[in-house]
Amino acid sequence: MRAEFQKENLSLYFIAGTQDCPAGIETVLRQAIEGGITMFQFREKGPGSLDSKDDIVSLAIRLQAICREAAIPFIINDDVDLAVKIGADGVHVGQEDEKALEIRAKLKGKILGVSVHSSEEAAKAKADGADYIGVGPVYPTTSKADAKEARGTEVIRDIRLAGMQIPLVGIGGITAENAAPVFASGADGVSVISSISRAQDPKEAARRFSAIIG
Ligand SMILES: Cc1ncc(COP(=O)(O)OP(=O)(O)O)c(N)n1
Ligand SMILES: Cc1ncsc1CCOP(=O)(O)O
Ligand SMILES: [Mg+2]
Repeated sequence: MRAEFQKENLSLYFIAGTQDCPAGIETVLRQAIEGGITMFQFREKGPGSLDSKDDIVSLAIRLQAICREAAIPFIINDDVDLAVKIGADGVHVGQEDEKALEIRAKLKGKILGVSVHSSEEAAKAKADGADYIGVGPVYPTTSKADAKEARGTEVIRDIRLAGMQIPLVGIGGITAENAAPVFASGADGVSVISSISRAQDPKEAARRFSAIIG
């Protein structure tokens, strides 16, 4: 599966869990797909998320089927065991999660995304075998309680100025209105939760990004 991953998959990378979708996550995901999202990450985390492991597994399987039908990669946040169990297309981990190098050894042929906050962390993620990196928060976010301070596009520019060409997605507070500078600074895509998951019309919300995506 990793061979099939291309940086174009990052163009409009939607992330959500139950807690982010007042209209219901399956409905929201289907509408976001109709609106043109290019990849999906299941991130069941924080206030309002499911407690039961069984419920999480069965929801993950249902969401995976929706993504499969639409031929977009289905990524699991944090939980490598869940990704292995259901045969997800990949995982996304941060600096405080299971180490990328160990996951790379376990998940041969799968997509591995790593969150970074500096060009040094980006270089390490690349050396550890990441397929792409997530950089942020670019703008303030209300979707992650323990998010670091927003740094605009500074870190994305630093990574590109350091000559790193790894596929890169910006994340944090991104909307169709403020996404252009994220692409202009060198990102291959934008990763969004609330601007799609909490929109009155998630399909239209996703569509509105298409004008900015190159
Ligand atoms: C695409 C993308 N980028 C960054 C993150 C954040 O990961 P992390 O820092 O591990 O925080 P949590 O999402 O686990 O709370 C992400 N999930 N996806
Ligand atoms: C998971 C994550 N990592 C950094 S910011 C963030 C949340 C992004 O959500 P939103 O698009 O609603 O700001
Ligand atoms: Mg994490």
